[in-house]
Formats: sequence, structure tokens, C-alpha cells
Amino acid sequence: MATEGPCSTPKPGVFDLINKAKWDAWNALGNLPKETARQNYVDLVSGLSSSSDSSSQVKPEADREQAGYETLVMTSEDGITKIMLNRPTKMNALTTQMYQEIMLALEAASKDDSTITVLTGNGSYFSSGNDLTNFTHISPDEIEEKARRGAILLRDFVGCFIDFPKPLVAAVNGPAVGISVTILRLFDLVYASDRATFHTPFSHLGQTPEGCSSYTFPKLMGPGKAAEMLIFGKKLTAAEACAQGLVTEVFPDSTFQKEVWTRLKAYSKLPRNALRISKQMIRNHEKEKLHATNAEESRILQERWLSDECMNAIMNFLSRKAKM
Ligand SMILES: CCCC/C=C/CC(=O)SCCNC(=O)CCNC(=O)[C@H](O)C(C)(C)COP(=O)(O)OP(=O)(O)OC[C@H]1O[C@@H](n2cnc3c(N)ncnc32)[C@H](O)[C@@H]1OP(=O)(O)O
Repeated sequence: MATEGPCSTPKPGVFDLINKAKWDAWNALGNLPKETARQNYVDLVSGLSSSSDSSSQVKPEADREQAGYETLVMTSEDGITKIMLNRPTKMNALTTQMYQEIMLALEAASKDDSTITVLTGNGSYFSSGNDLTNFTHISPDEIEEKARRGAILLRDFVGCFIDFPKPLVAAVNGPAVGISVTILRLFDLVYASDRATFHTPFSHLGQTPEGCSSYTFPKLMGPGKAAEMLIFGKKLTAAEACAQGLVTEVFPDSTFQKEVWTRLKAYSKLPRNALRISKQMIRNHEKEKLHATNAEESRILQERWLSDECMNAIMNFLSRKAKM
């Protein structure tokens, strides 16, 4: 059009796809004067080159990092949103603030334009589970209210993982304890370093299973193996957790980061909507059961937190260094 004026050649055949597309675009411009078409073309090309200049600039790391989180680092790059637990000196133990920030981060990740969301930990641990000081520094008359609010927080937190709409991956960089183990069954993929271990010492703490594990673990590994973990607190190695189906694949610690991120970058290029719909189809079969299990586990834990068994176990943990 910019060189020859309005379309005047015969329409190409239906299987000559490229020339037919060019002809359709040319014909759609009707009687637009040649000079106007030329100017439009120049404007279009200038626009493309200025936008490609800006997209070719690599943004500094700080720009990709999303602000507003104190206990997490959240970044989005290459179609992957990464949520990294960031309390390495406390083994990424989960405080009340952390539970809330993880829920906010998941909400944001569910709406951003990334394809895959990844949860991982900074430092040597994936997470040591619930921060046991969450139950301390409270007077006896506040304890029931604290347990009630804890149960709501737990139910909402686990509920976010049940309902998360996109593929969710755990990159388990090191040992995992308690709730950071049980929620893994709510992820679509669990990649683990061979340094990771999986420990749910609920009975030792006078507590009971959460994260839907009272339903998902027996279903996954059979009632006997689930009982060893959830009732008797047997700690699994990464290889054992993989053999039970809790972990998808184990990588040597020395190459864990490189291998996992290479794999995930390749997956993130797959069609986004197809991944999302397939994930939801799989999850929808048991969503109702998972929510019912989560509500029941939270209710039972609310009672457990008020028990002497639980209080004594937490006090033992907190005073262990004083005894050394
Ligand atoms: C509202 C939701 C409720 C959900 C309920 C969930 C249930 C669970 O998650 S139960 C699981 C609870 N977690 C634990 O029982 C783990 C307790 N921690 C440990 O056993 C050890 O700390 C651990 C084996 C993880 C690591 O041992 P070490 O290598 O010897 O390190 P330290 O013990 O010296 O730890 C360093 C530092 O971190 C603090 N820490 C670690 N984990 C926790 C935790 N879960 N809660 C509170 N604090 C934790 C530890 O006390 C040390 O602190 P400092 O003494 O100040 O250095």
C-alpha cells in the first residue's frame, strides 16, 4: 500500500497463507492514499524500534523485586514468580506476619502475568515450620483468643494453597519441618535438594496434622507410611520422600539451583492458559474434600494448642538452649 496504493492484485489461494494474509491486510486499507499509508508505516516502525529499545534493557534486580514484603523476597522474571522465605537465621520459621505475607504474595502471583509460581527458602533451610514463639508472650486469659485466631489463620493460609489457580512449584532447598512439609502435597511439583529432609514432629509437640496431610498423606503413601510420619514423627530423607511420592524429583545440592531453574524456565514457555486449566481440572476433583479436611484439622489444632501437652513441648523447645 505504501508503495503501490490501493489493493489491485487478485486474492491469493486459500492455502497460500502468507500471501493471503498480506493481501487481506492490504485490501482492508481500502482506498487509503499511498502517502498516508507510507507515513503510517514510518510511524509504526519508529514505535516498534523505541519499544524494543526499552524491552531490550535488562532491568536491575531491585526493579524486578516487588516491594512491600518484610519477611519474603518476591521476584518475577521469565514467566516465573518466585516467593522466597527470608528469615534464614531462624531457619525460615513462619511467624504470623510471614503467614500473612505469603497469602498476600500468593494472591498477587495468582493475578500477575507469570505462568508458574515457585516457593523456596533463603539459606540452609526450606522452613522449620510454625515459629514456636507464635504461642508465647501471652497472658493466660489471652490464650483462648490467640488459639482461635491461630486456627483461622491456619485455615486461611492452607486454603490459599488449595485454591491457588496456577501451577505451583516448591523448590525445597534444605530441611523442611511441620507445616512446610504438609503443604507440599498441595503443590503441583516438588523439587528437592538431596540435603533436604522432611519432618513432621506433631506428636512430640502435643499437636496434630495440618495442611490437609491427614487426608493427603495416607492417600499418597498408604496409611502405614503416613502414620510413621504424621503420628510417630519419622523424618524422611529426600530420596525416601521421593519414593513415597511427596517429592517429584531430587537433585544434588551442588547443582540444585541451576537444574531446577533451567527446568522451570523451559516449562514457563508452555502455553499459560493450558497449564492453568489442566492444573484446575486436576485440583477440582478434590477441592471440596481438601477444604473440609482443612477446616477440621484447624478446629482440632485450636483445642490442641490449649493442651498441657502442647504448652509443655513448646516450653521445652524454648528453654533447650538454657539447659545446654
Ligand atoms: C498458625 C499456624 C499454625 C500452624 C501449625 C504448624 C505446625 C508446625 O509447623 S509444627 C513444627 C514446628 N517446628 C519445629 O518444631 C521446629 C523447631 N526447631 C528446631 O527443632 C530446630 O530449631 C531446628 C531442627 C529446625 C534447627 O536446629 P539447629 O540447626 O540446631 O538450629 P537452632 O535450633 O539453633 O535454630 C536457629 C535459630 O532459629 C530458631 N528457630 C528455628 N526454628 C524455629 C521454630 N520453628 N520456631 C521458633 N524458633 C525457631 C532457633 O530458636 C534459633 O534461634 P536463636 O536461639 O535465637 O538463635
